[in-house]
Amino acid sequence: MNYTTMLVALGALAALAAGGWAWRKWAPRSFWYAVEFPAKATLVYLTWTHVASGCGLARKRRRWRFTLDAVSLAGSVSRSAKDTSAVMVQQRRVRSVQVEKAPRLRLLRPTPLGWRVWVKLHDGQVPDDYVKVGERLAHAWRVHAVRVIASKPGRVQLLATMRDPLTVVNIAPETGELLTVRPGMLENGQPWIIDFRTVPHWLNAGATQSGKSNLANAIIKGLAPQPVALVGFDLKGGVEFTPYAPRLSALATTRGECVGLLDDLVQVVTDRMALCRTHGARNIWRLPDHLQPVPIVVLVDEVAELFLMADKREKEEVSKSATALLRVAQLGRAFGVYLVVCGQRIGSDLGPGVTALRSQLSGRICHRVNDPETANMTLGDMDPDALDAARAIAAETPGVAVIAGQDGSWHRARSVYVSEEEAEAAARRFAHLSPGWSELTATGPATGGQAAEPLAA
Ligand SMILES: Nc1ncnc2c1ncn2[C@@H]1O[C@H](COP(=O)(O)OP(=O)(O)OP(=O)(O)O)[C@@H](O)[C@H]1O
Repeated sequence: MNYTTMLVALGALAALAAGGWAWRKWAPRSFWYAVEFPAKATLVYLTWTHVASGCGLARKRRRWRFTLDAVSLAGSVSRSAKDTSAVMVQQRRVRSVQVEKAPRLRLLRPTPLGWRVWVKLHDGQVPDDYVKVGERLAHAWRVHAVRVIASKPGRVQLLATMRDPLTVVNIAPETGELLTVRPGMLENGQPWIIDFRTVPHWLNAGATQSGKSNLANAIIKGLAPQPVALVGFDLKGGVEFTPYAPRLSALATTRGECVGLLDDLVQVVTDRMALCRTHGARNIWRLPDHLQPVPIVVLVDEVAELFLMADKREKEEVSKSATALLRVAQLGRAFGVYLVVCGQRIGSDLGPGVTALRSQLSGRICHRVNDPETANMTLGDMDPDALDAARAIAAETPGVAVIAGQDGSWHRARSVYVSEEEAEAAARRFAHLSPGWSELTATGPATGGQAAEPLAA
């Protein structure tokens, strides 16, 4: 090769590298699908046996293999080297040998952030075996995380993500479906959906500045355009929810107002119960359309304030509000009253009613917490990995949370950033959809559409 050819070859290589760099920078998605993913997939398949073995997922099996053995053609192997009668040759033989057999890896399917793949379980393996080695697999594949996202008898589906999809969350909370909001993204790149008709009550816990109010903003923004009534309990003196008053059918900001508003809610539930009984319906969704009452979503901020008492005088109020909130939680699901209860911690130290209330809040959202007990309290008897994930949430990522539904599955998720101004604008824009409180509490079916009037209990 002469000097000019070498220069041309080097120039071509440099141009190729620059082109690749520019492609990756300006069109990362197409670069991922066309170049990075095929390269990664090849590497995953080529190294799978070693990786599975290193992660303890492979099994030892006996297999027939050709082997290359040293065989003495004449004399004995034990004779000394000087003994020329011992002649050793290499001979191919078919023998049964022990080999490491990795679980079968099906087709890797690319996703915008990584890939999904089904793995056939070896006999005796369960999906949990793969959950436990997620971190090892992530290191072996040089990716951000590997999680088990689905399982069927004999198979698990793994999701590998190249980078944390929760670094920047850009998604609209409005879904257009009744009682459903999309407050953020899950770590697997899917939208995080809260569907109150599936999981009616939610506990939203986290330390101060962990993102609880932002999530409440996202929920308000998502629900504001829907024909639902929103009710606020703001025991921070009203500073959190007062800006959203135009879209709230009622707002209580003091202990006294809370007791009155909770009594009203219990009455609403009782009336709806009677309505359903009269029409032989098990829940409001089985009533004829024209009788179906407006669903109510109740947001409670800083729930501990409802349960704390400074002196004996407050004891009765606390006990009344705790009982009423518990009744709403117990009966609300069937009668269209749903709860989102926010607080820094919601432990038994606040009183006996709290534990009962917590057990009714089947949807759990655990933002960053200051102590491991709060994570335990919020996530209950979840998988220990969920607790570890909750404890590992960094202060620099407000809005990140571990969420768990009633089916026991859990996800890392992050809410989309919704500023107070945005939520306030949505509340003003859809103020005309707020049913008046008097209309909601009147016996009989309520219909939306009145101007909102925050309650002064
Ligand atoms: N998903 C998010 N993305 C980006 N920033 C966020 C997110 N959630 C919250 N933040 C930011 O984190 C800060 C704290 O959030 P937020 O007020 O919601 O916390 P909090 O838990 O309600 O705190 P406190 O209990 O003190 O009211 C705010 O400045 C907010 O802008």
